[in-house]
Amino acid sequence: MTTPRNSPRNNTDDRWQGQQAMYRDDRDVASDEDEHHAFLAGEPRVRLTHPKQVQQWRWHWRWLVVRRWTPHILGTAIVLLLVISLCSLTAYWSYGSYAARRETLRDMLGTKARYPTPTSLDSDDVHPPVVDAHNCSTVPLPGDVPPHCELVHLQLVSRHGTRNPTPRVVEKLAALETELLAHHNSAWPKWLVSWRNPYSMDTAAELVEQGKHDLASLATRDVCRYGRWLDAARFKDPSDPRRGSAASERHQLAWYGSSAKQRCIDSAKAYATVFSGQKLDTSAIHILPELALPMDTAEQGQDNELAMHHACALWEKQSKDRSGELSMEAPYRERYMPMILDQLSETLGYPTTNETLEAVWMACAFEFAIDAKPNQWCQLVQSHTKSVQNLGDSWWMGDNSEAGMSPLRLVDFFEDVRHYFQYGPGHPLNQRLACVLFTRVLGEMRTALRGQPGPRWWLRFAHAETIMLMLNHLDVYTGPLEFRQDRAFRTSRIAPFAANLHFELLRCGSETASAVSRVSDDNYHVRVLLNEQPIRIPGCPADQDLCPWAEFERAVLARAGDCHFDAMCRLPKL
Ligand SMILES: O=P(O)(O)O[C@@H]1[C@@H](OP(=O)(O)O)[C@H](OP(=O)(O)O)[C@@H](O)[C@@H](OP(=O)(O)O)[C@H]1OP(=O)(O)O
Repeated sequence: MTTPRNSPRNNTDDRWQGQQAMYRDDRDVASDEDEHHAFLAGEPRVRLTHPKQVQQWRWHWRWLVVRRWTPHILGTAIVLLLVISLCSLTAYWSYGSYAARRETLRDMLGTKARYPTPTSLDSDDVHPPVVDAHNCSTVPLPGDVPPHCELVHLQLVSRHGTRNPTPRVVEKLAALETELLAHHNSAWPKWLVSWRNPYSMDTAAELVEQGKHDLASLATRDVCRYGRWLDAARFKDPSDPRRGSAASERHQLAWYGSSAKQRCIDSAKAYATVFSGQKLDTSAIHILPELALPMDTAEQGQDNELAMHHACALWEKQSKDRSGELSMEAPYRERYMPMILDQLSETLGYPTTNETLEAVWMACAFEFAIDAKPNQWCQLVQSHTKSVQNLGDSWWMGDNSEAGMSPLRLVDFFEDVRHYFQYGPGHPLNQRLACVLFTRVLGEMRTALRGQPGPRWWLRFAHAETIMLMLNHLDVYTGPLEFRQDRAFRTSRIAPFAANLHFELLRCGSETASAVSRVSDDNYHVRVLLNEQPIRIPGCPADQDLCPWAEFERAVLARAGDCHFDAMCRLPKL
């Protein structure tokens, strides 16, 4: 339809309409379409004589092109936008649910859980980046030192980083492989049909690449968190032969201790390589002798400091008595195990047992811990569980309803029960087993507090049980064990791979003063961090992270007391 020339319309369209009409000759006004096609075919339909007309003609064509192609462009843009948003939503939900699943999965894997470093919580990297100690601004730092305090002395006790399964677990996974081969099912997912136990006895319990990253990243965060004090503690005397770079002097003021297990020695090396800014050979690490079992060789040196349970005959005896553990598990096994095993049997297509379930949990734990991939055993277990009770998101929220049950959650709880009795409040002896270590730690802190010479940074590398026994000694997470997601004694949160305890001896001014005006014992406080998050211990103020030195010393000694380790661990005379 052609608009009559003199129609009074005022919008932009009118303007163009008007302009169109200005130079049209008196032939029938061809439709825009015809003109456009003629233009495309190179047959201009109008004769232009005046420069103004030429310019208007050009604008007209631009307008035509725009008007002709805008709907297509818009349509394409809308389709593209839809496709992009659909892709990003899919990516979000898969990544998001993956990230949510990974964060949830992490909670369900007991002492085989990945360490919750700030960078790895949502990272898809198999190895969370070892952040650059020379560029601390890029390092996310939980647990920074209060601004009115300065670090005088540091005690670190860290579990080794991520490792391969121990021989006990390798055997379980080998048994799982045998069981699967005996019940081969072509309907299984391809990965399950071809799954073989990937772990060997030769490398059992060894630190893996992820484990080195765990400790190097921890060292990086420590260097960044404490750097200003680590580097201020320089050797002042210009003639002192120990003078050198900040990192090398830091290293010379450090004392490294490790249990005799290679995974701990290698973890110490990974940490020290960053902390010292140099490659480190084992000779700089004080390796505490592993006790030569059986117990009658106890006098041949023993590591009652970092592998203290193995240095205690009474502990060895009590750890074999599993009555407490089994009676705590019984009601849950009775209530949940049948339904879980039924579904696992249905998923795998053959009658499965408790051993199958534990092995599947271990297979999931190590595939996630070592390769950060929860897309085989973990997914199989989770997806099969969802089909069991049509679970909503709330199942992870700590309710103990039937709807909240899953194989991961059940085995994770049973693992906590095992550790609760072996290294936690389940046995009274476990409250005192860390007394040698704490006696040493307190002594080293006193030396620093009195300004006496000695290492400033004590860095020890040990086991999950070392961390659990120290927490038990501090009377932390020692409440009754209940099957709740928010239970205090939850090993995935307190003793994951690379779990660590920092004991900071701080000299603090008043909240307002930035520096210390007058030094006295009152200025000294201890801050305790578990996995780099401040924790408060009984015997210290409940409303603040800083514990006055005298109160901390009293709280620790209350349990360490007269630490007669050998007498405490002697087997009762029959
Ligand atoms: O076979 P596991 O993995 O269930 O038991 C390990 C135990 O690991 P965990 O139970 O604390 O995760 C500790 O290993 P880490 O804390 O060093 O990771 C014990 O140190 C380790 O004992 P061992 O290496 O001194 O023999 C347990 O292995 P185990 O199976 O021999 O008991």
